[in-house]
Amino acid sequence: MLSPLNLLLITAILCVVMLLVLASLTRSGIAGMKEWMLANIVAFVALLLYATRGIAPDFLSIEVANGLLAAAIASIYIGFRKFFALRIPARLLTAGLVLTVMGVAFFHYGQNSISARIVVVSIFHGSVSAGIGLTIFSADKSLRRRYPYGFTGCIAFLFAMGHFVRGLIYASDYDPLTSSLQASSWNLLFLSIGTLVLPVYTMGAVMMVHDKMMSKALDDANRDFLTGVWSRRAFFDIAERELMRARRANRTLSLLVFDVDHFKKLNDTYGHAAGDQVLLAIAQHAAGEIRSIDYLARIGGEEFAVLLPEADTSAALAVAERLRKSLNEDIDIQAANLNTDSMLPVSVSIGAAMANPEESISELLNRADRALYQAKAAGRNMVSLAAADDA
Ligand SMILES: Nc1nc2c(ncn2[C@@H]2O[C@H](COP(=O)(O)OP(=O)(O)OP(=O)(O)O)[C@@H](O)[C@H]2O)c(=O)[nH]1
Repeated sequence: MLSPLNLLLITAILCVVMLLVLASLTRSGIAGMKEWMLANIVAFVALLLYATRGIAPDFLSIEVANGLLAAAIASIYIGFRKFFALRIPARLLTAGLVLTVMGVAFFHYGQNSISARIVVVSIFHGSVSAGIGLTIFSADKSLRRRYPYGFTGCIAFLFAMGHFVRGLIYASDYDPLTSSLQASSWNLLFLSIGTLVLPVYTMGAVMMVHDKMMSKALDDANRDFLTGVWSRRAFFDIAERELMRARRANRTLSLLVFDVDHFKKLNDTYGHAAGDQVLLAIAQHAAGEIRSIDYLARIGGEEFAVLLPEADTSAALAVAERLRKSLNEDIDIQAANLNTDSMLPVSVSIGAAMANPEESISELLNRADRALYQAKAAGRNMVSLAAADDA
């Protein structure tokens, strides 16, 4: 049967269920998990204390229960702040908590008023819910369109509104209560909605954690582990997509392939770790030389590719020459722990090719590769352009 007491017990059970769901994600190591788990534990205790109204001492079922439930929602909020690596307004939260408990105690021992206690508690819960909504929507603008973030942010604002409406109704004495567990329609309505608050926030948090883990897994699969640029696998997906787009829009697309000169010698002389540092530095240098619409990928051991949308042969040659020059300088490999100087001389050879109509990505790559080997054969540290009919 729907009664305030049953609703409190259902909420307490839901907290345990959500705690079990959160426990399955502890291995993710994502910030905020501890706070969300703590919130459900604290809320469980608070709800049981509420339910002891009339059995246990009033101090436990009123001041302690309200204080703990307010602490639980604060802990949910802290979890969201930590999730986004944002500062925690600890003083503001503590002041809010202390004032809430003091307000509840005042309207219990001073002027005994259930309505006033509800108003005090609603202000705190409503403000924290609004804070959760603001945290989610202002943390990263691109995220708000993603379902888990949009859902949780919107629900937080709805809960904030619900709390404020509840505060207004009891501030205006529209629904006078003689007991906080009284089965009035309004009380039942708010308690029913209240049943959802902690579980829905936890569900939103779980969805956000999943989204973060999925994004990271996708990123790991598409990024080269050493340099952080696109991986060979991702490069082919991107290149196929860009080739289609170029064809549809009747635009040019060019490709550069570059390879570090005498890299074997560098490895043999300075060691593999120094070689790795050089690859990393080259990727970083190259990334700084290209436009934001270009794609840099590591497609082999010491071979990189740069895909240049909307670039014809002369634009591609200009980028290639700029790249060659900028990479042909001593690269700082910060080799303090390696037995080398920290500056190593490096040069690259580059092959350039503009996509022909009807040509596949593999064919384009083969032409650019052949141009690269021409540059190597001609003495290295230079750019070579593939002939359009070099099929
Ligand atoms: N440090 C390091 N070395 C790598 C990696 N991948 C491939 N290599 C090395 O890169 C070297 C490539 O050598 P080669 O293909 O002979 O080419 P090269 O010595 O650069 O000579 P040219 O390309 O003809 O100028 C090999 O010694 C590989 O072991 C890597 O991830 N890290």
